[in-house]
Amino acid sequence: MSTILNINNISKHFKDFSLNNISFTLDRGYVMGFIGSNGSGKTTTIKLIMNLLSADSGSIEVFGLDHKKNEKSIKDRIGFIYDECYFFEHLSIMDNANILGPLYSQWDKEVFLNYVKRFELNPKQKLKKLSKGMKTKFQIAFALSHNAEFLIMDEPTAGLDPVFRREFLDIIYDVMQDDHRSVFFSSHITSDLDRIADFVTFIDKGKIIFSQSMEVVKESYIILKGNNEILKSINKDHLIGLRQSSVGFEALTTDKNYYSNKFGDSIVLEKPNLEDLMFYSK
Ligand SMILES: Nc1ncnc2c1ncn2[C@@H]1O[C@H](COP(=O)(O)OP(=O)(O)OP(=O)(O)O)[C@@H](O)[C@H]1O
Repeated sequence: MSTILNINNISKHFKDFSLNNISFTLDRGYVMGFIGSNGSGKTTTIKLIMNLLSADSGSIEVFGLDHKKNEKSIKDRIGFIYDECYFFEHLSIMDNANILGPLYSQWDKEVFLNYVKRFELNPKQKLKKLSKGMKTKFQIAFALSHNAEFLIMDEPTAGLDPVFRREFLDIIYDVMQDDHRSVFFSSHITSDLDRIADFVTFIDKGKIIFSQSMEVVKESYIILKGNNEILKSINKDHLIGLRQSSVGFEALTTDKNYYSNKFGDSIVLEKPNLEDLMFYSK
């Protein structure tokens, strides 16, 4: 199995924010969701991968290659879907494709036209006239038409309606049927990741909280709920994000067995979803 993305001990310091020694990897053939609340460092990380920003320390490899030394050949194999569209806004879909497509070694205009048809885009329409959803579709069509092996997307579903979000997830699902491809995308809409991500990396305040397979994440954590009497006798060292009110407490833990053996039916154990994990881990 080959590693498609290897982020190794990357740090980047801004005046009021730092990414601190972040590391994670993604293997070929998988979808990784990158979650974190506003300002947690998702876009900064993606810009570092794309060499739009330079790290203060650490290294990044894409397709096993140093991302700076091999920038041109790496970008030839990446489809980058970004909020600030880097295409020509005043030109039509087709003009953009005709100008920018041939810059990629594996550009295939026929494939592009098929996607344009499938996504019900009008090739004559200017980009500035497209809705956000249509622009995202255009960017996906473009990326897939130069046979990108790796799609990197920054908040591709932000601001999109639920119908398009579902359609977008179907498109990603289709893309992944070809198992030489990988997808890395950031989102704070965790339900999207619940549907399609194989792996999830959670960043908070510039630090990676976890980077794990979805299965391991869901198996590892449990939400505990109980009354305040029980809380007095609980070892709180193993509780994450403890929240207490006059009626009781809630917290996350990775020590499911310890708590269920010790307190039995007097505590409630619930499986968390990604949103719960983000909430308690903050
Ligand atoms: N060029 C820069 N100079 C200074 N600070 C910056 C710069 N770029 C980003 N930041 C700061 O870094 C922090 C992380 O920003 P980033 O855009 O990476 O977060 P994010 O997780 O993508 O957030 P969101 O979900 O809101 O898009 C923010 O506090 C932001 O103000």
